[in-house]
Amino acid sequence: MTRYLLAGGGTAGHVNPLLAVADRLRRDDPAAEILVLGTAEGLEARLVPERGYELATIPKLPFPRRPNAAALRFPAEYRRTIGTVRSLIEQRAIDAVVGFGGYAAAPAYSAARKAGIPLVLHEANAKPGLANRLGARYTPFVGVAFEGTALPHATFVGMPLRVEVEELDRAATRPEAAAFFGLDAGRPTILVTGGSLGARRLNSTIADRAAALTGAGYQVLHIQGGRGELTDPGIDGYRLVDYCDRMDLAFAITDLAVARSGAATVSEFAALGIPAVYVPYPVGNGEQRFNAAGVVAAGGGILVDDAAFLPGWVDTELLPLLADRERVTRMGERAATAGVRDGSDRMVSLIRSSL
Ligand SMILES: CC(=O)N[C@H]1[C@@H](OP(=O)(O)OP(=O)(O)OC[C@H]2O[C@@H](n3ccc(=O)[nH]c3=O)[C@H](O)[C@@H]2O)O[C@H](CO)[C@@H](O)[C@@H]1O
Repeated sequence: MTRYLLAGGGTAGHVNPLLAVADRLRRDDPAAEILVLGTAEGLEARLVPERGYELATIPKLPFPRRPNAAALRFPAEYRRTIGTVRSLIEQRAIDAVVGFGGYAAAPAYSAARKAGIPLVLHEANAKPGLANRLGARYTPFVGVAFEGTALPHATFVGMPLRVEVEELDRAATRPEAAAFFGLDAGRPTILVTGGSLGARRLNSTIADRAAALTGAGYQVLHIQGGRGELTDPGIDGYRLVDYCDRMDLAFAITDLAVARSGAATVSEFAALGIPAVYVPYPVGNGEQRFNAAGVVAAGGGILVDDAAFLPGWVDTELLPLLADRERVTRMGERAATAGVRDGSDRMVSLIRSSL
């Protein structure tokens, strides 16, 4: 029996590939023991137990980026956290640590190294995060979701997709999806999603032009995300949802998406051949622009700056695109050429090769 510690979290973009790998490890070996390491603040605190896995938490310790009191406390707190994870590895007789980046991952990488057990990483973003840049120096087993991600020992595996996304037959599921969201299966549909936390810019611009979009013959499924800042205007063919737990069904009814280019979102759209207008999150380390670069170069999407994604852009660019149904269909076909559906299998193979 193999015992795994899967570390990572923060937003769903990190949690979902972790869950996809957990499910695949368990499906291939029902006796495998899986323990997830995260923080109490991240989305993992809800999503991991809901999926039937045990979650152990450690404190969220951001790397200090400026010299202040927290920066002075950091080294001792960080060492203590590594010690906590090391004890967990010993108590639970963990055989391998698999990390997905983020706050909970970095101390797990150091603990795995100290414990002398295999360490395997997955980097979701085209531009790697800090934890994985550190961790990749400790192990030759580094899976990446996008070709060309600059990390030592990078092996392209694609994004591990949850089984309900990986195996989705969009056309066959469309009627069920329409019923689930109260939409019409026969009408073309735009999905709006700002990732797991929502995106204020997408929300305000789409809310402003909702009537124009439905007036163009489309339905709009608008997932506004965590903040819940919008109230439903009650327009026919427009559905407002806060957080969506059935993205598989949302994807089944989507003809065109308007979205942030988080690593998981881009990978899911490409794998399923969903064309998209990508509006990268302009903050962070700029990784979202890189995430969308491949699928946009393949002709499967359009990139728009956050600052330019205004109601006027919808009128001058999006409405003409919506009117050209053939162009939308072609974009979807091209998106599929950049997609990978077997990321979970490939990542699990990499994990097995480390044991
Ligand atoms: C603001 C921020 O820091 N964003 C980062 C974060 O975004 P975030 O977590 O938003 O990004 P992703 O697009 O990667 O992932 C979102 C995931 O949540 C799912 N989903 C989304 C909405 C919803 O209502 N329900 C739902 O299940 C999507 O299907 C997808 O699997 O992590 C990503 C992956 O490391 C990074 O690329 C992003 O830059």
